[in-house]
Amino acid sequence: MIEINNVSKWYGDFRVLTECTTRVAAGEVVVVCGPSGSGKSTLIKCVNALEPFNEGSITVDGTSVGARGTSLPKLRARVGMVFQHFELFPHMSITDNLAIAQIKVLGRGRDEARQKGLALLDRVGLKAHADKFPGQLSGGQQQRVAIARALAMDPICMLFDEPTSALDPEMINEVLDVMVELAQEGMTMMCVTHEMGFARKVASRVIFMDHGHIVEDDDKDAFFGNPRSERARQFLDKILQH
Ligand SMILES: Nc1ncnc2c1ncn2[C@@H]1O[C@H](COP(=O)(O)OP(=O)(O)OP(=O)(O)O)[C@@H](O)[C@H]1O
Repeated sequence: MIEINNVSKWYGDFRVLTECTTRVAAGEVVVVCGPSGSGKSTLIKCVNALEPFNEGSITVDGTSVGARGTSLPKLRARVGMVFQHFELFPHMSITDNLAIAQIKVLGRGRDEARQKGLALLDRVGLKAHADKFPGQLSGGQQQRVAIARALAMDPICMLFDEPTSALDPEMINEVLDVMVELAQEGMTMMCVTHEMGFARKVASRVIFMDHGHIVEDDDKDAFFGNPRSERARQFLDKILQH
């Protein structure tokens, strides 16, 4: 489904990604972790062309990311993305936030987009908030709206970039619960997260990045049981202490 082959990227002289290669098969949930600055966000943003890369190739369901002729709005619609900061439009109601890309990118009618949005709001437990504005919702609720908004585009896979790291602790689980449900329903997911409980529960594999390299790409039981590299061991020790 997602194929990342030998991807390298520089910011000026700084090499942020070095020959990263991995695959995410349909239905797999891959958790990407690693120390701050190791290139996790950059890698995941390359997958839906939010960041360009200098070398290598990425394909999503056979469509080449970054190739001439690939329609970025269509690619991004098929690859749902959820960010740390929910990026909802503050001046639009929740319903309109859910409908706008469906109308503008997929060409759906207003009623169809609204119905789809309401069904997804119901799924994330927020139907009662449809007419509110983002500022009237808690961080956890806004993040669940952001997930519903991505799902409204009928994505073939979902990318998550630290979706819970800006949330107060009591709101983290409500977002993780929605992600666990998605994973259990068979959604293909690539998730940058430090939530190792989530990884243990639903990940097929864990990728550990360090200094722009994919240092480990392993079955989750192997990763948690016996990480190969010292850096991954140190990272896990540190993160599991919290
Ligand atoms: N636009 C940019 N210009 C220059 N350097 C950048 C830019 N964006 C990121 N970087 C650098 O690239 C490196 C990787 O950043 P990235 O955000 O991908 O790391 P990360 O592993 O996701 O970190 P974190 O866990 O802190 O979010 C960092 O050293 C960062 O400072």
